[in-house]
Amino acid sequence: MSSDAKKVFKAEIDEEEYVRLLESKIRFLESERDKLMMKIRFYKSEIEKLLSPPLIEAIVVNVLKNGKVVVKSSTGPNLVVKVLSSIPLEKLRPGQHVALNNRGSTIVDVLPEHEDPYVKSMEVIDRPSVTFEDIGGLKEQVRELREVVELPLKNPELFEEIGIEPPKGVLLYGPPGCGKTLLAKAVAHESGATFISIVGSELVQKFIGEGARIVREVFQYARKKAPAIVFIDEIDAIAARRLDIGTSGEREVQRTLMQLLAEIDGFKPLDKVKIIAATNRIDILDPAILRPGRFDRLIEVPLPDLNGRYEIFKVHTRKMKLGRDVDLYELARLTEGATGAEIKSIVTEAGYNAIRNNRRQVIREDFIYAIKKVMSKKKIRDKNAEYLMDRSEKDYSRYMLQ
Ligand SMILES: Nc1ncnc2c1ncn2[C@@H]1O[C@H](COP(=O)(O)OP(=O)(O)OP(=O)(O)O)[C@@H](O)[C@H]1O
Repeated sequence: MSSDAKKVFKAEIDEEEYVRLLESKIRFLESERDKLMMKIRFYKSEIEKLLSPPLIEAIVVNVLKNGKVVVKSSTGPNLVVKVLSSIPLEKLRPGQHVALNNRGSTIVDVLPEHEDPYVKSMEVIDRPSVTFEDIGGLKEQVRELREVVELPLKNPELFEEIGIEPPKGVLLYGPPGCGKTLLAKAVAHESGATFISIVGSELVQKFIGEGARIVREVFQYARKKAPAIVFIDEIDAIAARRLDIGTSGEREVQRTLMQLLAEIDGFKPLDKVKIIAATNRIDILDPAILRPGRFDRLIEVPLPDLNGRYEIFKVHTRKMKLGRDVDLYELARLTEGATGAEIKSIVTEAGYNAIRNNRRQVIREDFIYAIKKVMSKKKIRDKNAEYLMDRSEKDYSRYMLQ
């Protein structure tokens, strides 16, 4: 090939390559454009979401024959609303959460099931597994609870015949960890009742602004699940004597208490819902709550005495392989002042110590080690509690002097 022909050939090759290069660049730019278009669509939809007015949440109450629906709106009253034609009416069963347009006139969406704070605020056990056998000591408390809670739930006709009214509410009081919750669960078990438990301090600290509604809905639920026991732990958090109801937090607590009293007053003594409350601070309770027809039966759950501690050791070592040198009475003597919860941790700690020492049974030495460990921690805790209590008493007196 002549040198001129070679030049023409090379120019053609360069041109073809150049065209290929440009084509691949076009393909690359097209794919970039597609990606950017996708991004634009995404951001446009985000902007639309941000700019669209909020919807109103509501709960379906009833579907009417004319295709309209009665809903309970979260903002207050019941409303009769239309339904967007794309939503099948079969989806709108009573209790279904839906979204209304911002004018509140039409159901525009069916919402997925979601947990209401009131559901999160309570523990529900269909029938607790705890029985009276799991309680050490407290025989008198068990007898009284059976009489005022279990018997009216199981045999209301006995009370009707004789013509006496059992209490609607029972208040268990005493130091923490001595079996109040245990007693309430066991009586629910023996009565075949649903156990619904809420914690006073959570109502006012964790579910702020929702306390009164939660109380109302918990009792509604209890009526549905009857026979039921509503257990309110730390009731002092909502039912303490108020020094000042000026702040919004205090007003909220007051509203929650008012709702609770209204619920209790709304029951009849022989209704199949009983209320058991627990507190470590009976001394600060508002007398309104202890009036007849409310929590008018008070049951003290004190620190266990020597025999109580022995019984509690017996309960918690029931499934344990014990060495021959273990004397539960001696352990009870060595644990003066211990609560039931502390005895339980002594037993667990002793078990751990046996495992650590490759023993197949738990011997006296394990218990002595565990008692020292748990009781010395207890001393530090009690000192702190004493100090805090002392301080709060001082704050109280200072307030009263002002
Ligand atoms: N009398 C008891 N017999 C057997 N175990 C007990 C007894 N008292 C307490 N316990 C043990 O301690 C644990 C805590 O007790 P419980 O929750 O009933 O105490 P409480 O009085 O309700 O305390 P709090 O005021 O802290 O709620 C129980 O789960 C149980 O293992």
